[in-house]
Amino acid sequence: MPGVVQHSLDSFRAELQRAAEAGIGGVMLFGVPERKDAVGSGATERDGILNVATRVAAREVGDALVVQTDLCLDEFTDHGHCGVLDDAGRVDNDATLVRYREMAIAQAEAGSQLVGLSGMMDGQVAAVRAALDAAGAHGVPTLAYAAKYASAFYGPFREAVQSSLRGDRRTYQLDPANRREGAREVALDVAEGADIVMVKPAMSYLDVLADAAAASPVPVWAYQVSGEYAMIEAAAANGWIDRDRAVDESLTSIVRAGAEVVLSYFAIEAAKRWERA
Ligand SMILES: NCc1[nH]cc(CCC(=O)O)c1CC(=O)O
Repeated sequence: MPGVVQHSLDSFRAELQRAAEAGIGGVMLFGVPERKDAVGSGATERDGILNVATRVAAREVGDALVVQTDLCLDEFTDHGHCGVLDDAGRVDNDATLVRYREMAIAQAEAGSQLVGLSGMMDGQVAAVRAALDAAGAHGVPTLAYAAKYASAFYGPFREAVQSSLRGDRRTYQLDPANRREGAREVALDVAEGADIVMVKPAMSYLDVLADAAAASPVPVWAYQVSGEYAMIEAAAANGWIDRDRAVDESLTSIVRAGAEVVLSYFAIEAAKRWERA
């Protein structure tokens, strides 16, 4: 897909500079490890690629950008699930929380300034908060992917990170038909101590986003995901849509619905265009 690549550490450094120059708020880092295993060892190893890249980003642009890390096992597990599995092959929620605690500490040590809890395990916010505090990382806030739906719009992301997933994530991500569950998950994550809550995807969930914005005592962010990016890019590549206007309108709609911050693959170009305007 145009504009989507896996970075080496060198091209990553250049991209960080572009992001800092564009004046966006921050970057969210994901890792694509060389080796995967059942427990996602690469996520917690000091020399695992995500932790190495986090150290690079914190050192080089940590003052200009908020360096954020995706805290989830799916890129690192050979089965592709966001957690570890039990003997029956089901995601084991509580065993996964142990791994998330270890991952949070590894990411904080590497210099992450905000951990993005995207795994949708029950109790993940409280578990990670306790682990960070016990490790002395009181200043690292949690971004809770509170209302994360089991969406078809993650397809291009899974391709980009070479996901090993077979099956789906419907036992831990939310049912797209269920609006109230989004609001319930936001309230639960706030009660567990989330510093920010996320709604994901964005454009097909603007009602959920508006609900969260109306009720949440903490900031509400939204994630315009890979499939949302892909739809606009594909239509534009075919000459079927005015690309720049569509990008701006999509971001405007997400802000209008109540997002204080938008994670978007269009961030750098939108920041540049809006600065010129
Ligand atoms: N850790 C899971 C994760 N992290 C980012 C995305 C998708 C983001 C996107 O589509 O842009 C996903 C979703 C998933 O595979 O369930």
